[in-house]
Amino acid sequence: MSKAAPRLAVQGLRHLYADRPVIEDLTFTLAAGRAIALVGPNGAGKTTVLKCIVGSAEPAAGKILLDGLPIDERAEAVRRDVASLLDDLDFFPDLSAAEHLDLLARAHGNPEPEDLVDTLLDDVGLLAAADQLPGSLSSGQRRRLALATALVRPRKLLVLDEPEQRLDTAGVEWLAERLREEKKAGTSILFASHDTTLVDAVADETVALTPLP
Ligand SMILES: Nc1ncnc2c1ncn2[C@@H]1O[C@H](COP(=O)(O)OP(=O)(O)OP(=O)(O)O)[C@@H](O)[C@H]1O
Repeated sequence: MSKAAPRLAVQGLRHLYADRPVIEDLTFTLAAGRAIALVGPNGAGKTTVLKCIVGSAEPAAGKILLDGLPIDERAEAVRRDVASLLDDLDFFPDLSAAEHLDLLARAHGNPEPEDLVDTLLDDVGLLAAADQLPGSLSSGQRRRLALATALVRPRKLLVLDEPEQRLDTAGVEWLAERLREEKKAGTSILFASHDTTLVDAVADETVALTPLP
C-alpha cells in the first residue's frame, strides 16, 4: 500500500441498469480528511455512485480503490473502515435509541461504549429520547438516530446519501459542524446532497453529475 495513495480513488467508473448507462467514465479522488459532495439533479446517478462504493451495486467498468487497494479485495477492511448511510435504516422495534447505538459500538469492537453513546445521543439531540423505541420517534428523530449509527463506529470513510433529509434547520447546522469535525479527525467524507448550504459548509470539492440521455 502506497503512503501517498488517496483514501478513495474512483477511476473510469461506469454503471448500467439493464443496458442503460447511468454513470460513464467517472473519475475522482478523495484524500484523507477531505470531503467531496456529489451534486446534480434527480436521476443524475449520485446514489448509484455511492452504492458502487459501498458494494451494493456492481460497476460495469472502472476501479474503486480504498487506500490504494481495490475495494472488493478489501472486503473486511471496507466493513471496518467505511461507515455509510444510504437508505432509511430498518431499526429493531424492541431496542431503544440508546440500545441501537450500544449494540453497534460493541459489534465494532468497543467493549465499553456507554460514554460514547451518551455523548452521541447528546450531539444528535436525542438524549431525552434515549430510552424511546424507534416507532415512537419522529421521522426527523429517526433520521438523527440513523446518522448516529454511522458515527458510533470506527471509520476512515463516511459515505452519506442526502444526510440532510428530514432534518430541521438546527439539525442541518449540527450536521455541517459535525462533518467538519469528522474531517479534522482525518475522516474522509463522500456525500450526495441537494442542500447547497451543507455542500458549501462541508465540501472541499464538488463532483457534478448530469443525467445521461
Ligand atoms: N434499481 C434500478 N433499476 C433501474 N434503474 C435505476 C435503478 N436505480 C436507479 N435507477 C435509475 O438510474 C438513474 C440514476 O438514479 P440515482 O438514484 O443514482 O440518481 P440520484 O442522482 O441519486 O437521484 P436523486 O437526486 O433523485 O436521489 C435514474 O435514471 C434512475 O431512474
